[in-house]
Amino acid sequence: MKRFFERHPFVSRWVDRPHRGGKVLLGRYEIIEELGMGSYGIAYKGRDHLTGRLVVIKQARRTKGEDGRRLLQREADVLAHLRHPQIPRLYDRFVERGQPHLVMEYIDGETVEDQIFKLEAKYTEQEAFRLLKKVLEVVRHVHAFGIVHRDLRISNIIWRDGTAAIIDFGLACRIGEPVDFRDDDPLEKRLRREPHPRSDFYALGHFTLFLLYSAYEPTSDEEKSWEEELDLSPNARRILRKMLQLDAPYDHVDELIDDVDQLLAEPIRNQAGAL
Ligand SMILES: Nc1ncnc2c1ncn2[C@@H]1O[C@H](COP(=O)(O)OP(=O)(O)OP(=O)(O)O)[C@@H](O)[C@H]1O
Repeated sequence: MKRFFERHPFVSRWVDRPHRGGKVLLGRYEIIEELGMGSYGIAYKGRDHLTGRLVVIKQARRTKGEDGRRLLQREADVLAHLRHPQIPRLYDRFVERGQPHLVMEYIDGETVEDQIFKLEAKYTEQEAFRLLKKVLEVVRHVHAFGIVHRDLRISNIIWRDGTAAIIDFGLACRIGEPVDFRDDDPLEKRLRREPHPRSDFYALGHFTLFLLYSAYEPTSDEEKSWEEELDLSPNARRILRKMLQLDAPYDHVDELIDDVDQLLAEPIRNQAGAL
């Protein structure tokens, strides 16, 4: 059934029946607008009339059946444990029309994806690693609770007033929790979803490459690897190779933060790559 809905998005939207703008849930949470339909939930910007705060209301998608409900509950459980200014606070959870909903803090800012693709931000090596460091400080808090996020992408990092917030904890799991991989799952999926801190470092390696590529101007049509295309300092290359598990990976976030600190303390290289 899930496959059918994936092939027929119009039918799926009709079955998911997203809430309309202006609707008030539980006599309290007003839907302002739909923010997006994710893989298992529909997110709305809303207003809590009791507190006056802007909130995000997330509803499990009917078409995702039990999986959708389970992932939404999972996100709520994880958010309930984490208390950090750069992680949305869980405010409430409830069931409406048979579908679980959660209410969390609205993070007012731009995703890094929007920064790169809509606002055309360009990151130098130092800027990219400075942003990575901010994300790692939040990740340190998550890992300290024995949790890995497993979905750290440019669309799940929100830039707000000089800080980086992490959202979308639907795939988060406990470190060491058994994970069912299928025999035909690609290596990439295993590396991103492993219940170990290194899966977050792997994802953040790709996140950092996205930032670095924002300032890259191709000089030929020839396909090359990131190591050939990007003009990186030896330290940046070494850190990325470990994050991407091309060399022995980092085991703990503190090792990675130490290396990033060392890179940030280096004299800034000029555009030609010389010191
Ligand atoms: N706490 C939040 N504060 C502000 N915006 C949020 C928050 N949570 C989610 N959003 C925004 O809502 C939209 C939908 O997010 P959601 O995490 O439900 O799905 P997604 O990232 O689009 O897809 P997927 O679930 O497949 O990763 C995104 O644009 C996201 O930036």
